[in-house]
This record gives sequence, C-alpha cells and structure tokens, in this order.
Amino acid sequence: MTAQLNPRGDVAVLVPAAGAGVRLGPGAPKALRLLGGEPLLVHAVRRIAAAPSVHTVVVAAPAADVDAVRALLAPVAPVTVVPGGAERQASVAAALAAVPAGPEIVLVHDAARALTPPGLVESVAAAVRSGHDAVIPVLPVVDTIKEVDAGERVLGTVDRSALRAVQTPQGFRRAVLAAAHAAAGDPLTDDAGLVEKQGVPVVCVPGSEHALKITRPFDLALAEYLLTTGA
Ligand SMILES: Nc1ccn([C@@H]2O[C@H](COP(=O)(O)OP(=O)(O)OP(=O)(O)O)[C@@H](O)[C@H]2O)c(=O)n1
Ligand SMILES: C[C@](O)(CO)[C@H](O)COP(=O)(O)O
Repeated sequence: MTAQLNPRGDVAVLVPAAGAGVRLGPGAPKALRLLGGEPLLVHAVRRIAAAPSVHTVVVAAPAADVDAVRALLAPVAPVTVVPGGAERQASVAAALAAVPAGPEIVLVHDAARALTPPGLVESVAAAVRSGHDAVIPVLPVVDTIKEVDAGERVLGTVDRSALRAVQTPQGFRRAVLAAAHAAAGDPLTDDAGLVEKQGVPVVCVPGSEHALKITRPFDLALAEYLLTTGA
C-alpha cells in the first residue's frame, strides 16, 4: 500500500542512495541490495514515510537507475527521484536542489540506514523545530579508541568520553543546510561537518542502534536478524 506523506508536514527528507556499496562486496548499488527480499531503499523510504512530520522525500539514486528507482518506489510513497553524484555530498546537493518551496526543516538520511525507526526521524525534526539550526543523532562510543601512525603503531588512547558515533537522519534549518552546501569545498563524510565549517552550532540527540549503517556483509546479516526477529 502506498504511504501518503503529510501535506501539512514541515519536513523534507533527502535520501542519498547513489553509492556503489563497494564495502558490501560485488553486486548492485547498495541501496538496491536486498534485505528480507526488498531493497534497502524500500525499507528506508517506508520508515521515513511513516514519520508524521514528513511532507517531501527526495531520493538521489544512481544515475543509471533513476527510472528503475522511480518505479520501485512508486508503490511505497510519493517521492521525487534525482540522479546522485560521484560523492555522497554531491548526491545530497542534488537532492536538496529538488526540494520544492514549503518545508523549512530538511533532514538528510542515508538509505544505508535502512532500519531507522520513524521515531528517530521525528525526534531529530522536533529538535530542529524547537530552534536548533543543526541536529545529529548519536550513540556513545563503546570501544576503546587508539590513535595510530601510518604503520599502525599506537600513538595513544583517545578519551572516548568526548566522542560520539554519528548517525542519520541529520536535521537542519533549510537555509543553514543550503548555505553550507553552497560554500562546500572538498567532500566531507557528513552534512553536519559542512555546517560546522560555517560556525553553526550542531546539537546531539540520542540515536538508535536500529539506525546502523549497512556497510559490510556483517551489517547486512545483523539487519536480516533484526528484521526477521523484530529485535
Ligand atoms: N556517491 C554517493 C556515495 C554514497 N551515497 C549514499 O550515502 C550513504 C552513505 O554512504 P555509504 O554507506 O558509504 O554507501 P556507499 O558509498 O555505497 O558504500 P561504499 O563506500 O562501501 O561504496 C548511502 O546511502 C549511499 O547510497 C550517495 O548517495 N552517493
Ligand atoms: C553520514 C554518515 O552516515 C554519518 O555517520 C557517515 O558519515 C556516512 O559515511 P560513508 O562512508 O559515506 O558511509
């Protein structure tokens, strides 16, 4: 059944989904790899569309698969699909350029985080709505982190109490994200990094272990377990 987005919602969600998935091994682009018999992108968009604040969804798909992704998502939710770029940052910029007038809160959410609960979409959006210009979901770091040199020799131990593992959806006031991308130079690994470079404060909200980024084969196996057991 096709989910209906909220015409009175104030949130646009950009979904970078144009990556190759090299770390996942040979196969289709990562967003099109199957989890529980459905592409990761379908799982991600279904959960985004279930968040009541969402008005607009723009997916940045692999350039060669735009038509196929449009057909894939048509029965899932009314989304816009644009060609992504060579880097994640370019894919986000392409999706941002396709957001219509209206939503003043923009979330950027990796298709690779396919099992992210709708509640996390809502908590990030609520934090932006409350007045923060930039919001990121985070988890504490549970391993000891070491700094190493080029030869993998340990240089020291990092104080992990000052570190957070960052997830998506990352949320922004639309004008803040647009200005950060307009000023962007070399690609960074997340959109909050662009905003930080503009001197804009970024605040943290609790993330979710279900928002894991499916990057390597183990992550896909874990996601299959979570999906089939409902854990
Ligand atoms: N040129 C790119 C590269 C990545 N992404 C998206 O950004 C998210 C996070 O990227 P990552 O997990 O690194 O995905 P891949 O780049 O596909 O993975 P890899 O680095 O293993 O190829 C993913 O949803 C991916 O589809 C994108 O839209 N455009
Ligand atoms: C945006 C992100 O998911 C936050 O942790 C992460 O930086 C994406 O990194 P990737 O190498 O593009 O997967």
